[in-house]
Amino acid sequence: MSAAPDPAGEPHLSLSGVSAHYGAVEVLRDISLRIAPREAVAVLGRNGVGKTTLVNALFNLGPQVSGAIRLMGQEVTGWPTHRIARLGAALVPQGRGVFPNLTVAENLQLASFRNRPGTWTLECVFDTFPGLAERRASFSSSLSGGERQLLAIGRALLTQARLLVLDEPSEGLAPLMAEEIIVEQVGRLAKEGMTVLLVEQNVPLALRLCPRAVVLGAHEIAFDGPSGDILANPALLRRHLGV
Ligand SMILES: Nc1ncnc2c1ncn2[C@@H]1O[C@H](COP(=O)(O)OP(=O)(O)OP(=O)(O)O)[C@@H](O)[C@H]1O
Repeated sequence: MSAAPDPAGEPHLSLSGVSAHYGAVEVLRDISLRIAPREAVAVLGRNGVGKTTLVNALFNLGPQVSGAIRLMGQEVTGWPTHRIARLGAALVPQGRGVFPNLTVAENLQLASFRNRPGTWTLECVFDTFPGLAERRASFSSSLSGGERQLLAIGRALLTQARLLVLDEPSEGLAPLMAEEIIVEQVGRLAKEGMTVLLVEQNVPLALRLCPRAVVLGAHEIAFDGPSGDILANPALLRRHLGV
């Protein structure tokens, strides 16, 4: 399933001078960032530096935000989350957020609110993740961590996302499973045209998927550039990634 074409030159996501805080606690200050269609960008940084806050700011899920956030060419700052989703951004949240007492198929059906010809359907998701098809009648509570992660990704696809935002998808997964899901499965979606923003603690894994990385330091972007440049920068790795 390929992504729809975009107007030339328009980033899928752009942040201009975005600051985010929780009451008196300032987390992000004056962040600017542009993500082009079909880019895969990793967001890295130490624990507590504000990676999830950045994601939550994009989706208007909690922090107070100033500055401008544009999605698919439209300014969305302050929009309710469901309107942001309808523009084509989907969040695979930390912890996956699937409903344990619903089956795999039911979890997916809840998300498939805009099926049209040429868009993601339940059967497309099952074709893409055959392991999920085999478990379609199982309760989500009985799935492995990897299956639950694929279900969360499948649910995001069914919202007809063109920008997929994943918050720490490797958390709680065995290394081989994390590799399979993030590098292989999300990598396949990226090759087919999905724009990906990947928040990760696992630096090597994130850099295998994403050619570009953004490193958050205290409040600000400490680095934004080719992933290969991070591995060649021991001071950056030590200071901001604890590697
Ligand atoms: N709802 C909230 N209210 C107040 N402070 C918060 C809230 N959520 C997060 N914070 C604070 O904001 C800062 C950034 O947290 P955030 O979860 O964005 O970091 P993170 O980089 O995603 O961390 P991790 O890698 O551990 O998930 C932390 O100091 C955290 O305590």
